[in-house]
Amino acid sequence: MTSLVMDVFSSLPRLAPIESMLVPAAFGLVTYLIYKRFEILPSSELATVFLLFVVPLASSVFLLHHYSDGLAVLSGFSIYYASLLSSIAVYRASPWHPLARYPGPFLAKVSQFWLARETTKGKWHETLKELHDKYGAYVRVGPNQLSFVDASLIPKIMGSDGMPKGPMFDGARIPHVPANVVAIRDLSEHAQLRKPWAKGLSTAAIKEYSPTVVKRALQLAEELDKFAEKGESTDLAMWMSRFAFDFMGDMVFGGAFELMKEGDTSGIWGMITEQMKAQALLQRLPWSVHIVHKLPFVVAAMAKFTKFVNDCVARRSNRGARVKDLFYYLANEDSDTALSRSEKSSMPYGNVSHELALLRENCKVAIVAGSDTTATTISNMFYYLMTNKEVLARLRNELDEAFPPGDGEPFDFVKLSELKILNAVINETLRLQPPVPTDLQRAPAAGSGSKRIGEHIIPEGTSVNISPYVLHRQARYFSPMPEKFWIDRWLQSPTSKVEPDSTSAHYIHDTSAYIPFAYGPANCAGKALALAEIRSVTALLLQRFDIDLVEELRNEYVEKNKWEKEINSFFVFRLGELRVVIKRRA
Ligand code: HEM
Repeated sequence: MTSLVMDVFSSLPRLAPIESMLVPAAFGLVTYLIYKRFEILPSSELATVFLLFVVPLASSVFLLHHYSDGLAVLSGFSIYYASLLSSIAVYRASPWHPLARYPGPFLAKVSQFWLARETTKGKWHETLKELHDKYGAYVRVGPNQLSFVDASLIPKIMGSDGMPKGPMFDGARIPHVPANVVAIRDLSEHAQLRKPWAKGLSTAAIKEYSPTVVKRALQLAEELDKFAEKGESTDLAMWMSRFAFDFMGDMVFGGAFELMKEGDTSGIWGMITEQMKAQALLQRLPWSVHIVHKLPFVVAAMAKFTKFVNDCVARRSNRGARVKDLFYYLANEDSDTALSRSEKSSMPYGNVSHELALLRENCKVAIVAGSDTTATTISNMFYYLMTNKEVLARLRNELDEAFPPGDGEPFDFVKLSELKILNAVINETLRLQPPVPTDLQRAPAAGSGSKRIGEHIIPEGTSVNISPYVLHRQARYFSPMPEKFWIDRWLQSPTSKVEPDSTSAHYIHDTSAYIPFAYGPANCAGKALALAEIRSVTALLLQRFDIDLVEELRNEYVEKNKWEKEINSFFVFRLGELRVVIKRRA
């Protein structure tokens, strides 16, 4: 210690051991009050270092009279942090917390880490459903986070007069990089960012992409035909992922990937899974992104994905527009604000213009949103068809009538969109397995103070999550058999009452609770494209093949629920293996 510090130290009163322990405890409490009052985030680096390092160090000095230097500092820090953390926990669990009236697990109320831990297990969709079964429609799932299962409130939460995206979307951002269309929280900025997406996924644009849907669907059928010829089983879910990824590469970048032809040699699918897992965790602890993004080993998966996307953008950018792909619209190549050629080639990674950084971020959205969700839906749908043979037969009849085998491919998009059974099968799949199952989060705008949602006052600093998965499985919205694959619920007239099987439950079909593509101004921009893709692939594969579960595994799938057990959610679903045998249709 320098003599100055020694002088200061010796001038301090010598407190009794117990009193010297109370000093860091008191500082811990004061720090909590400062945090609560001023909402200091880890991004305020100076304040964070001061409050979380300098203050506990300074408050340890009184312990130096009684313990060795090391032990005094260790005890000081321990007492300080115990006091700070328990003050936070006590307040959060207290009746004075603004969300005190909402029920939920005790640990969820006191710490955000509970939800983070649950998220890492990949079963949050199921856990959340259990919580709502236990506690009712309004559950506190985090210290400042609610989950609502109430269809009547969806327009007020997500509609045009609703709330902007919630803080979890800060966790999906890289600090100091512009937010993409999914992560942007300000409503007017979102409306701006949405414009090129609306153009790039408009009916006119989808028409431009349709030859690619056809080409890639035919290629998928050819690949699957090889298994029919050899009589070997294969993983249908893997093929759907490869198909969707190749199609997305064509649609976004005018041609980028050949996973169906060459296999996933560079581990793209694994990389996206790692990215989604890391992102799902960070979205639970959004305040931590500023710290985490400084730890190279933690962001390895994310850095890999970022580099992958940046490379795709650079390649497409240097090549220029061959066709009007989605990139064409996202990069504003249809207007004067497009990046100039010299700008494109001279920009090194890491030091790029706002426009290029934003373009890269939006391309990340396109890659994940444009492939993963459709692949998941088609795989889930085939699983339900293979385990509901009577539905499969009805769908087959409908398709055979509309597109008789031997009479050309089933690629009339308008006709496909009018097929009642096909649409009922897709709707029912998306009802039971919505690819974005749990986290449509919204929160009061900054500076608004609070937002009234029906009889609920949502204070600023708290948020509301809507879960399509949980909503879609409520008996009060979908009855009978809310948890069963029953396509007829989509084929009844809304007022009719039915008594299928032996159940006498009333028929309820409340589509205001059906939101697989979200709701309001930030709903899915790619809905029409996704549906066109799903319908064509399904129609083509059913026209050409008999696809069934491998017989030896049927029991595992049907009795032991293997398929659903292996579905994990990390913001979006990740699927297991769907092992099938494929035969050419007689
Ligand atoms: C079955 C397929 C799909 C489903 C179920 C689905 C579902 C969703 C959902 C629930 C959201 C809202 C997320 C939120 O509010 O946090 C969303 C957003 C979005 N989706 Fe999709 N999606 C699908 C396919 C696609 C496709 C093929 C694209 C094309 C690139 C796409 C592009 C987008 C975009 C750009 C957004 C962000 C919209 C915004 O924030 O304004 N989606 N999607």
